[in-house]
Amino acid sequence: MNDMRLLERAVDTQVNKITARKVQVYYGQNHALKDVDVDILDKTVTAFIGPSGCGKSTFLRCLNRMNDTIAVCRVEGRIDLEGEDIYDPRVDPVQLRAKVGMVFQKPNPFPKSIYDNVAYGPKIHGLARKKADLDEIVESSLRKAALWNEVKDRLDAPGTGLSGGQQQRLCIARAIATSPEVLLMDEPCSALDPIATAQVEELIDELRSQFSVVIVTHSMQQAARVSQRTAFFHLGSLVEYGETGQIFTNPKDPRTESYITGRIG
Ligand SMILES: Nc1ncnc2c1ncn2[C@@H]1O[C@H](COP(=O)(O)OP(=O)(O)OP(=O)(O)O)[C@@H](O)[C@H]1O
Repeated sequence: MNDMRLLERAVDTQVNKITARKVQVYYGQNHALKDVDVDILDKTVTAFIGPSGCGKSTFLRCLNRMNDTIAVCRVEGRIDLEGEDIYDPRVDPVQLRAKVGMVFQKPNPFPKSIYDNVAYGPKIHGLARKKADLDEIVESSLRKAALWNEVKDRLDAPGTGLSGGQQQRLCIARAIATSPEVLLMDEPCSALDPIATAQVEELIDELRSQFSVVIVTHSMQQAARVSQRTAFFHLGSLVEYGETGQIFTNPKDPRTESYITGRIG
């Protein structure tokens, strides 16, 4: 970790956005996540790190019930978003996912125009009463995703025709168009080149003034660059969670130290 620059980045708030308690996840007989307790702070970037298969993506998917779509998956425990149990049967997962948006590893724009990619969510959630409102949401989302200047003259062009980095920023614009409270990102830069990665990382830093951002990453350098909080997972358990600077410079658990120094992983 010698080449990593750990910047002093203050956490602006101590307000919890998401509280997870005793979360267990099973895929059939496989007990993939064990007893995870975590508080995700508002207006903060939280990174989930750990070796392959340790359960980072599984836990991320618990936070907006994406695991509901996996037939063999069972989630136990409690996860609250602003004090409300997101697994309450009265919660509509589609509404939940508008509040807790997600960006995936591989950019996955819809086979639609750039405009329609961003307008889709606000339309289905009834967030715009008239076309002018929708235009405004599309423009502001593309601006927040740092893509507006590159696409403003070709909003009718297909989203799939953009470069990989632009497509990922389009997916971020799509996710933020419903004004989510939390943005989940599952290795959002793994398919991107270093320039596009830097742009997305810069964007993540800007987005945290408005949202709580949770990012799964295999890159410890990336976790150190973008996050204020880091959670280290190992073999289905949350081993250590704290301020990113502390996790990388002064880990308390020997497993965290082994991982960040490259001895496990
Ligand atoms: N859809 C699924 N069906 C069955 N088992 C799954 C599924 N997704 C994940 N698992 C299992 O859950 C465990 C945790 O996997 P998960 O993908 O959450 O780990 P991860 O830390 O995100 O890994 P990676 O860094 O490789 O993406 C693994 O044992 C994996 O095989």
